[in-house]
Amino acid sequence: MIPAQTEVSRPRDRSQDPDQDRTPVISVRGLWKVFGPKAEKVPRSEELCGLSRRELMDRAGCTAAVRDVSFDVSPGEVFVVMGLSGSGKSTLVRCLTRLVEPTAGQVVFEGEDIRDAGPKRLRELRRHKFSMVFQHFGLLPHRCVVDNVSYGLEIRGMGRAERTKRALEVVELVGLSGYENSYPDQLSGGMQQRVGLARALAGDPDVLLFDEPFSALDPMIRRDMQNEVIRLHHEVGKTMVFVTHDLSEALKLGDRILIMRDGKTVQCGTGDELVGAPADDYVRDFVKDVPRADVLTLRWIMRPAGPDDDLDGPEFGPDVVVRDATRAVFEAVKPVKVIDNGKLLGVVGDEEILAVIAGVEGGA
Ligand SMILES: Nc1ncnc2c1ncn2[C@@H]1O[C@H](COP(=O)(O)OP(=O)(O)OP(=O)(O)O)[C@@H](O)[C@H]1O
Repeated sequence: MIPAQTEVSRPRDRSQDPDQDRTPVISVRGLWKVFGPKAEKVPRSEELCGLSRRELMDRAGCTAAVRDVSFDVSPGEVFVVMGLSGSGKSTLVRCLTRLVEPTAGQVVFEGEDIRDAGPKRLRELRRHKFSMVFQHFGLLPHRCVVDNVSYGLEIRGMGRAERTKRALEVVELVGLSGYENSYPDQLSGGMQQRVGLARALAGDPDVLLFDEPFSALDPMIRRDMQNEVIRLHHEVGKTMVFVTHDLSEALKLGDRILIMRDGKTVQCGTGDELVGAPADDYVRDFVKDVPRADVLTLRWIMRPAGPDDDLDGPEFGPDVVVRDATRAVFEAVKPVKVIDNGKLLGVVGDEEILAVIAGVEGGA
């Protein structure tokens, strides 16, 4: 069996990286997907747009799975789409590659609106630019691991020797060395999903799209696979869009998280923004059981320095997670200073830390 991976820290938020090219890889504007007759009428009609799910079904026989959603995904970012069952996550992510045809709006990929792409261009984009990992692994049962992984390269017309070499590289990358010649039914669920990951990585796409890839896996295996995604992200640095209904998975993997409800965006932000400043009761309810010290950063709990504060204590950046600063704060005799680019933003003492642990900090 594959050794359990050790816990890996969340990826750094590359969307905030000043050295990173900030041009979005994916830019979605006013995206709609309506299922049903005369679907294209719905986004154009103010009246129909305003109807609830039930009313829209009764009036027009339509379901608006995605309603006027806009967001950008930065290069190297892990962007998570989260929501309850039926909120429109799968439809949204499928619209990005037109596996589901959008009804209205723009999906701009590396500067090109993919809604304008003809069939040939769309095939090219899907083969070379995007890869998708699904919940049901979709492996070919009569092909061994290497041949499953190299299948997409074969479709592209790559010669056998070259594609096998590339497949062996990614098989090793996902920790499946030794299983190259095994068949899918000889592998556990977690290992099959590793094959799915390797297959997605084989073609060196610009963007990896994950649609609830680990939902069918046992919790332990699921955790290993989440760590695997984080490790791969550190190693290959791909832009990722990841769909899940599991908040802890979203917080663990996502640089930013878009929360959907009934096809609409409820909030889009970093994990600490969702936990520190939930947009409404729906988000507040989602995040209420999150261990706050694991998610909130010092910027959420610091207080302004007062005249009585001794300001020669230790320094931390504002994006340090509370849990990681707790010991230093408790050990310091003086308040910890929160400094950004040489500027004092505030201070954190024992009281602020204890308030987070007790869940009673300001802004909660
Ligand atoms: N092909 C379709 N025809 C009609 N309605 C559809 C179709 N696909 C999805 N829907 C509807 O669109 C809405 C959003 O579905 P979607 O599968 O995108 O949600 P989801 O958040 O991914 O849910 P889940 O986590 O259960 O997969 C649901 O009401 C669903 O019934």
